[in-house]
Amino acid sequence: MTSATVRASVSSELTTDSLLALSERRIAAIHVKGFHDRDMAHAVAEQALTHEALGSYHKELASSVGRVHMPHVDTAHDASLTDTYHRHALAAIHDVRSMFAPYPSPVDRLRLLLQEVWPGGANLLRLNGRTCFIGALRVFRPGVSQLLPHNDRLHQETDAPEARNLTEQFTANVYLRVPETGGDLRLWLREPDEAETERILAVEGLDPSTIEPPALTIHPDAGDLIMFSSAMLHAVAPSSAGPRVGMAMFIGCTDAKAPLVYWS
Ligand SMILES: O=C(O)CCC(=O)C(=O)O
Ligand SMILES: [Fe+2]
Repeated sequence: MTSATVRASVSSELTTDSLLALSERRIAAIHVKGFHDRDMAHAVAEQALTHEALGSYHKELASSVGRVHMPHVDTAHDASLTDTYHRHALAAIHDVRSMFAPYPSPVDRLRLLLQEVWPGGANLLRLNGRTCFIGALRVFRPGVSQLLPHNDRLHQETDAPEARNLTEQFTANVYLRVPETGGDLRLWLREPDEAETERILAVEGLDPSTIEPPALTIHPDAGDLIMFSSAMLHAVAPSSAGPRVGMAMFIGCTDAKAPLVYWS
């Protein structure tokens, strides 16, 4: 698909129609304002900032960003890290859920919604039959963190058979805390070319001066949900105005009749 086929239009609701439109790249994003209660979001963001499982992304240019519990991207084709990821998956899911107790976390609610509205339903991803983690909290520190233009594709992270047939991958972020200025989400509405893909795989980001300006820029508010194709280039701008905390999951798609799969 080329950028010319993806319109910069955004749906404000998560429905069967908007999800199908996103999967066919007829729209650029789904942006649901106020998906989660802001006060609760703020309180959980505070917990994330000092959480004992807060570490950094492993790849060079993403390492400015913190995350609570290990996401799949950090297994890096390493057997021992992959084993650690799967062994801790369930305890990590339960730990993040407990941060929102007695209410469901936004990722738990999103899991149910996807199961209800996607024609083929939706399930937690297993890789080589082993349970994946879901519900990573991402911490962007003021003046330090940003994500350069990159994309995210599961088949580049694993040889597991369950990852082989995914035709599209979305990312869904629920923002828990967002600075007044900065921290914008930038979308290019195109996939990287081969040379860009190689660079992204090596260091997890492109020099923004080597590509065109983004097709769409969104400043999320705390409580918002935004979903878009993670196969296409996207970035997060830096901010000096305060921490930016989001809860993130990926969603893999084959066709409308097959269940979606989700993980972090
Ligand atoms: O935090 C965001 O707005 C998006 C981060 C990102 O790169 C992703 O969700 O894949
Ligand atoms: Fe990403």
